[in-house]
Amino acid sequence: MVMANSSINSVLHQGSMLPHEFPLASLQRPASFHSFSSTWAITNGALHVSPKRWNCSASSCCFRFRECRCRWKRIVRSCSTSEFVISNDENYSNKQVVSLTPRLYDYVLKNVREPEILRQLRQETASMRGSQMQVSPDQAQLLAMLVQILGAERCIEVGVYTGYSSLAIALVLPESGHLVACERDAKSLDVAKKYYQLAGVSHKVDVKLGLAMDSLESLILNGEAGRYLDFQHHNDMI
Ligand SMILES: C[S@@+](CC[C@H](N)C(=O)[O-])C[C@H]1O[C@@H](n2cnc3c(N)ncnc32)[C@H](O)[C@@H]1O
Repeated sequence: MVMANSSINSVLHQGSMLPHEFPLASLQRPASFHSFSSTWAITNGALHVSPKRWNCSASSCCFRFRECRCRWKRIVRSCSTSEFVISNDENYSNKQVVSLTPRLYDYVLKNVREPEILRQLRQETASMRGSQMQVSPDQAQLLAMLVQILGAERCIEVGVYTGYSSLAIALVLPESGHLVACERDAKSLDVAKKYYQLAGVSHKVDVKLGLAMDSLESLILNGEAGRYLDFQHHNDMI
């Protein structure tokens, strides 16, 4: 994946629900880049579904995550016996596209390079309530790769849970990098903080306990407006 703008150095990862009315645009720096919605498309097993038919922007994916998961289950069921799906979308010139079958996804998961500390965090979280919310290893590594490709130095995560995706990001941020980690649940944030510490990245993470909207508003009040790029609301792809 190639990013359109190599000068981008801030990203915003919205891992969760944020009220629609929040002025995310105020934290964004206009730029052209690959939409984060593709992350959802890929990791939700919809590699073969055209963006149009997926018809679900990344932001609405977050807001309507349950709905997307149901749709994902339907997609997997409908394609699991077939290795290929013919896309009718003229954007793909009706080419055959490899579908993400359970077998293929097993292969992806077996081969993803997951740092040991992330594996430990995933194991610790597995028995916790809400563990299905955690991003998968391939999702986290894709996020980390995006951060590296963009050369991101400032990131925001809305919805940290126990910190799997934020830790993946913090691990690849430069020493001077900065991640604002917003989470309303103190208990899960405690786990995240423990792992930032264990991984030696605490100095890069600014943990914000509370409603993300308040945390983001305080960033704006502190003059951070326009310093972050929103993965989810720019759809310029190359
Ligand atoms: C999908 S999980 C995030 C998973 C996380 N990215 C990971 O990889 O483990 C969503 C999280 O967002 C938090 N959350 C939901 N609404 C929130 C809000 N308005 N402000 C702050 N946190 C919120 C929830 O408590 C939950 O932990």
